[in-house]
Amino acid sequence: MAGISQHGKAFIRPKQKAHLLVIEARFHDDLADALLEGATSALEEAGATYDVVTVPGSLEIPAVITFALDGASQGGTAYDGFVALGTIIRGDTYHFDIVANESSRALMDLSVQEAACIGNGILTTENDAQAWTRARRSEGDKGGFAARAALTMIALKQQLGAPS
Ligand SMILES: Nc1c(NC[C@H](O)[C@H](O)[C@H](O)CO)[nH]c(=O)[nH]c1=O
Ligand SMILES: CC(=O)[C@@H](O)COP(=O)(O)O
Repeated sequence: MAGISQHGKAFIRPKQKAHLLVIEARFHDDLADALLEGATSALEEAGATYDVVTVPGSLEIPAVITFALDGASQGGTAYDGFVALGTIIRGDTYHFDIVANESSRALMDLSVQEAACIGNGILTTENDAQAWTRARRSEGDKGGFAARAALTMIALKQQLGAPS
């Protein structure tokens, strides 16, 4: 596989300590472990704190972000950002396209319409091998990438003066 760049120069960190919600889909359990390890390591390295919520599949991830945003408006925990983790591996039917496209669409809707700072670490692959290459912290580390992307969005939101 072509090397996966970590795009280090694109990442910045929030000035204040950030608190994030990691939402992990466990449809593929071992891959979920790898993605979570990458994401939590990146958050810890950045000095951020986090909670983790587990859902069955990637289609459930966006609704959890909505629950959290609604919860915050009712006095619950106000998360600075969100990290979405999951793996969608193509099967024999159209289901792959539904799960891949709709989870991504809903995350983009939340990013743009709700100004939610989201790192999308949902893999969409043709097979297990592609997924592992991307999930392993020692290789693609897409969980870590998504966490660093979420932190970058939190920093940019603060920098541009958007209400938190
Ligand atoms: N096939 C995959 C799924 N499918 C499950 C859905 O995400 C969802 O949980 C179900 O339709 C119930 O609402 N999810 C993944 O994350 N990865 C897959 O490969
Ligand atoms: C996401 C998928 O495509 C997969 O888990 C479902 O497989 P299939 O399309 O063979 O039912």
